[in-house]
Amino acid sequence: MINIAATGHAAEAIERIVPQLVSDDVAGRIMAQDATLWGAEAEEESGKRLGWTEAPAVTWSIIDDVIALRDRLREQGVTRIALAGMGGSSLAPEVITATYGVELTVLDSTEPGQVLRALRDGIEQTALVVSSKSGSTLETDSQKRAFEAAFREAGIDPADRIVVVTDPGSPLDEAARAAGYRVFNADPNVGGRYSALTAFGIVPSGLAGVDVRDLVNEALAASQALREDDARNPGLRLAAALAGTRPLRDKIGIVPDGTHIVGFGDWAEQLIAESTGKAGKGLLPLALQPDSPELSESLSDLQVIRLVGSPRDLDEVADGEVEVVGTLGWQFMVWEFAVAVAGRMLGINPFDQPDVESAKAAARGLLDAIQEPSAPLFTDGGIEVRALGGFDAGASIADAVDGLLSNLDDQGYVAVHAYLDRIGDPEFEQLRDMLATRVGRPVTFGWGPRFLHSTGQYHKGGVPNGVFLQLLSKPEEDLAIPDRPFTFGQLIGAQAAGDAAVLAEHSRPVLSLTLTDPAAGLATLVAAIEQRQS
Ligand SMILES: O=P(O)(O)OC[C@H]1O[C@H](O)[C@H](O)[C@@H](O)[C@@H]1O
Repeated sequence: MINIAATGHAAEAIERIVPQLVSDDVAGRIMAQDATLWGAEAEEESGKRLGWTEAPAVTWSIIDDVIALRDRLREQGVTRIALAGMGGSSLAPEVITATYGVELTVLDSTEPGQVLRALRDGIEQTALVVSSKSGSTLETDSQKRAFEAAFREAGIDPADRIVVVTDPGSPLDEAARAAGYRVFNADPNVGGRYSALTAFGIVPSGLAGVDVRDLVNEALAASQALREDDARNPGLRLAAALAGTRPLRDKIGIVPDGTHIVGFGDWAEQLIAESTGKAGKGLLPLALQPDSPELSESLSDLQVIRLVGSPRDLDEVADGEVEVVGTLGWQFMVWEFAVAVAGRMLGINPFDQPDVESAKAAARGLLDAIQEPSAPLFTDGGIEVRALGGFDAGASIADAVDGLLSNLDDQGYVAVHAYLDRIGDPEFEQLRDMLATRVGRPVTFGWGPRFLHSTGQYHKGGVPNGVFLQLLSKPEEDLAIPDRPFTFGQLIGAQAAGDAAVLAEHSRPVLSLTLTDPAAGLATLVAAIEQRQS
């Protein structure tokens, strides 16, 4: 089940908007895959993107095969499942396995240290799921090549250990079948960020050991409830709270506060940012914690949505907040539905991602003719400083941070993009809270290149009021990508430089810091942020 409680301005939005959605039959029409709901221009795309409405029913047919394969792999001594995939091809399995307490090694990076860690951690006992809808994502292809080489080096036939999830007919589908890999095809009428309950969510999670039947059953029940054109429909209520506040609170803070679900905000970030952040509009999702500084700032543009463990009386819900209680299968379906409705309310096609490609193209351009990175403006405390988008970075790290933050306006936000090893360097996340405390504005933190497939769409296509802090390191150990003319280190460098260039083209300021020694660099950065605070 799911329960959505709201007070203050969020309750007002629900009361004002939901009756209109009900009288327009929005719920029944979405669940009947009516592609006209988002306007004529969006109709062609919507027509091939509504398969998620029936995903739980379709997914039943593969569950037995997934369980049989899991048992067979176990008999062959496989005790560890790794997953190579970006954005919608890895975010849902990460939440599912973490919530069910099952181990899954998620490789959603090109950072050499993170790739090496995934390869070295018991390759003899590992099976790899390679997930990509399009079958052409550069990161995923590079990760697959690295694993194939590592399996061969360990004397293992990759065909015994690689399982592929992709859309029928994709380049990966063809290559995998030719190589004799086990392939699960997914429904091509479902977009990546809507694929949690398709083979993309179910195959890696099921192979890792999650009882996926429970999850799919919950989602099936949710899909029945979402059909109802009724004021109690939880998807309509959530949509109204997301996109109907007046004036619009366009920063959506998702706060795990008692829920059993682990990491839901990271999944919801992609769903919300890629679906709504375009045409200079949209909702900026923020994965917060109960003690995040933003929550004590009374920000007039922040809508707080708490994921709680059990329903409370309305008078216990903080003014203007929304509280959601529900199991994971319900949550996936209800949020997918709510974001599709929010797109209609905002006048946005929720099913395309027009600005993701620009950063990919810029990175590809840099890789075609690999050059040394441009010279830094200056180096301070072992940190190389580069600044794009026309601001004065001064002569020290503290000056550079000041220069960046001076561009922040009273509706703006800060984005930290850490192209670092998120498993090895988790301490960099503390910068989020420090910056939020310093600026009194929302701060979003993303690991690169993972965020390029998530909030990256919003940063380039949404409301243009972000300022951007990029963090990079010089890899201690680099790694070749088999049969490619560039290394993982060069790839991640090109991805960061490509994204910075596209942001600067959109007139957004980008401070890019390359840390020669990550630990010392972090200390310098912390001092620079805190120094001006006091
Ligand atoms: O599954 P793939 O085709 O490899 O795509 C992975 C990701 O790529 C792009 O960034 C899309 O914008 C995402 O929506 C998608 O989830």
